[in-house]
Amino acid sequence: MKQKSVGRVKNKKFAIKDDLKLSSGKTLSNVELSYETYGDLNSAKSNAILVCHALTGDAHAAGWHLNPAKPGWWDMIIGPGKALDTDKYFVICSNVLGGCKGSTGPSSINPETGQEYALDFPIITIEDMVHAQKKLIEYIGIEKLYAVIGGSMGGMQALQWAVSYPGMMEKASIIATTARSSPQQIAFNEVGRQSIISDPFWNNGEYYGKERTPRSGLSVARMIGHITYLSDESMYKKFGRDLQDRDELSYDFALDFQVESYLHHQGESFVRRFDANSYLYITKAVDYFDLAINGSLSDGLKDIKAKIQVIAVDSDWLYPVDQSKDLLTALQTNDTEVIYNEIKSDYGHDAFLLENGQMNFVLSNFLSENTVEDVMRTEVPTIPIDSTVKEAAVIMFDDEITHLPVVDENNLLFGIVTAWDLSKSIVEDCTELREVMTKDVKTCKCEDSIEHIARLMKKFNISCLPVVDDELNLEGIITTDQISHLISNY
Ligand SMILES: CC(=O)SCCNC(=O)CCNC(=O)[C@H](O)C(C)(C)COP(=O)(O)OP(=O)(O)OC[C@H]1O[C@@H](n2cnc3c(N)ncnc32)[C@H](O)[C@@H]1OP(=O)(O)O
Ligand SMILES: N[C@@H](CCO)C(=O)O
Repeated sequence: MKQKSVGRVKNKKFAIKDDLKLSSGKTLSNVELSYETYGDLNSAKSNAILVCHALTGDAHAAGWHLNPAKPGWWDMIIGPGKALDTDKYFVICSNVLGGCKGSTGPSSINPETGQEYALDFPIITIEDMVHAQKKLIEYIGIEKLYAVIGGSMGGMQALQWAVSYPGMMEKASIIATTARSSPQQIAFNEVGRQSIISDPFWNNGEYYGKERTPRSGLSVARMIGHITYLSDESMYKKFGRDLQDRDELSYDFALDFQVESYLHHQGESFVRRFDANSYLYITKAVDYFDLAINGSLSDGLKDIKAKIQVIAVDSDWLYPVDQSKDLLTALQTNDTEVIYNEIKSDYGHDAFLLENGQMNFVLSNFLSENTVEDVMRTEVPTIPIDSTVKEAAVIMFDDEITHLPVVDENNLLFGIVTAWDLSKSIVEDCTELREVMTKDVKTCKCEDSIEHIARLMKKFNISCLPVVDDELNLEGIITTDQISHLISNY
């Protein structure tokens, strides 16, 4: 299906009626969440997917507001024909509690003082963010989400959802994240926070409405953060050691290298879209995230009922693959239904925002559970068992195929002849098909998942599987080409 944008979208507001009880024991009143939705909720209210955003994301995940050239941050994933197919699913994304893109955060007005909260805003946790989102989901009238999905800090929220509200979702996809912030992750966040706090214009958080704000501190915090979202490889590819707007080294402290200029640009554009206090509060929430706090990780995840997908990025050194594998192991220990996918990418952590084909493929398989039946070829040339090698070669040549199922008179699969078998027949001077064909054929069923058969093909290094029923009746074939086609549709 051709992929389209969800088009122009509107931001909405939801006000939580009751006070929100926080993990710290404090409460927050008059909480508002900014959110967007894409697609339609079905009458059974069973097709809703909640997307949770990463550290500096917002509710605007797909489509566009004023400028079609500036789509939402996960436009590659959400829309008709994409993994989060809006012809099928009703997708919701809200800005987190503590954020600065329409949801209540430190830059919001404190109803008690009529001034911005600044540091009067209470410390919040990932659990608090999820608690607020649950109120939104209830307000929309959804009892059970089809899925909760998120990358990075969004993955923490999705995992927290699965732990805190196990009966409220069928599936959860946990991308490029961890179940427990590591010392290194906390360390990077603390350097970012100190950069803000030591900016004289931060002024103990009281900078709203002032002429000078902690631009420099926030910009440096983003520069540090941004380095961790890339990989050494991607930096080499983007910039190498190339100089920026000069032919020679400056021999002073001006910007020499392209990578420096790039980081400055990232810092400056971030300052235009983000609030420094929100950065402090949200990074703190990330640092506090620890689902193993009461013992082992498997203990922390024991209540999960949803089917889980864990996605890691091989070049992600901020949330390395090992942390996703720890999560996987803990879930497997609990006998939770879980699948693991690894994105192969040079991009580093931000690959979940960039790897269009792979991300769509693994998400769409998990969500739609694409089966062999969805992609197999059913009009398959076959050859009877008593044929000659030459007859097989003619069919394969005419039909431009490299695999030809061999069947008996009742269409029961007997074997398969491949281009390799034809070569063998010449070397071994065989003329009868039964002498060269492969008899021990690996097969699959219509209902097998694409995931499963892709693994099977890799394991046995084969590029084609006949599809059979329980009686070995041939129903079609599936090839690696068809699977590649499925991926390249994204
Ligand atoms: C849920 C969420 O996560 S939402 C938040 C996600 N969004 C962000 O994190 C925004 C900032 N992050 C990024 O830009 C991320 O790297 C991505 C993943 C979103 C985009 O990655 P890419 O498409 O690879 O873009 P890239 O990292 O190359 O940056 C391109 C920008 O750098 C600028 N740039 C590139 N080279 C240079 C240079 N030598 N000097 C100065 N600027 C440069 C480009 O002009 C472009 O600027 P623009 O974004 O203002 O148009
Ligand atoms: N680059 C993304 C991912 C960070 O985890 C963001 O800024 O939110």
